Amino acid sequence: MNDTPAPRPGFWKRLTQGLTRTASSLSTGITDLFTKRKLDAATLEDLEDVLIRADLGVDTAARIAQAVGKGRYDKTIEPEEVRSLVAAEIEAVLQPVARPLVFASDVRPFVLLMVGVNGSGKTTTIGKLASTLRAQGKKVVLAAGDTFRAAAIEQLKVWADRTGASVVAREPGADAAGVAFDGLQQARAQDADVLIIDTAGRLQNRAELMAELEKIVRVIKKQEPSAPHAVVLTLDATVGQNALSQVEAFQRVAGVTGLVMTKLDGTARGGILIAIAARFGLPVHLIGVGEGVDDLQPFAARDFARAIVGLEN
Ligand SMILES: Nc1nc2c(ncn2[C@@H]2O[C@H](COP(=O)(O)OP(=O)(O)OP(=O)(O)O)[C@@H](O)[C@H]2O)c(=O)[nH]1
Repeated sequence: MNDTPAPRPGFWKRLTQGLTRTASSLSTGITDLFTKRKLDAATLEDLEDVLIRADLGVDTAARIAQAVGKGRYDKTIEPEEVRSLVAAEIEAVLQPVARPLVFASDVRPFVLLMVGVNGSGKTTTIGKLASTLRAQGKKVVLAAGDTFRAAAIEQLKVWADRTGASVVAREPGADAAGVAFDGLQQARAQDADVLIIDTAGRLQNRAELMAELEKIVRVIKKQEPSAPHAVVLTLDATVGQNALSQVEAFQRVAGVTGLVMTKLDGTARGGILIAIAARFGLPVHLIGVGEGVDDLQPFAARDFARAIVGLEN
């Protein structure tokens, strides 16, 4: 069952608007390089630099430049054609990871653990998923496991009200693993389809906070060894290369099964998504290109690859 369908019509416009900064840097870079110049080792090296500046990562940038050069040395090539070639290479990297989040219907409740540093878009993602699931008639329980901030608990309650999900919360400062435990009990008692557990934003280098996350996973597993059935990490694209170490750290502690990348509109280095796809091969479920919940949409490899180099759909 596919719970995150294709991006809504109209998302192309939001996507291209959101990716404007990265796209104009890539597009201008490519146009400047290939206007009235032959393709040779020097131009390809410069192309590699343009791609690295957009945060695609050194290896991916080198691979793409090499692919563009193949069989085209000493020929003049239109910038538009280079953009198409680059888009095709990017699409090839992204295609295998563009995977919707699937809530398997043969597990009840399906337990989704949401992790990520503060402000990376966890709450927005939970709201989006809860409303999508509710629109499909699913019974959803939200567990307010970010017990560090009273505001986070309140925000989750607002989403529960808005979507008709139920919410399990304790007072601020309570044990987060306890909330996860209550959440699973409640979800079982209500025969809910899906339990979504929010967690506190934590920096990947804070050992005690990461230990707490480990405890949450342990407590869930004790009750239901197959859970959590999905662990989704939200990443803020504006942190650039730091996103790579976030993936590594959360992967180690909580076994990340998929990613959501937000704030691609706030950076000229949106290529970080491509670097992460190439490095980890983890499914990318949703991307965010603006503040609103409608700006968070299923990730489509081809659209992203074309939009990021400034090509038409
Ligand atoms: N520009 C932009 N803003 C976004 C995007 N996604 C989320 N935001 C904003 O980023 C802020 C943080 O998002 P939240 O969903 O509250 O993030 P969180 O990880 O739950 O954060 P905490 O509650 O602080 O832990 C909010 O103001 C969102 O509106 C995006 O794709 N683009």
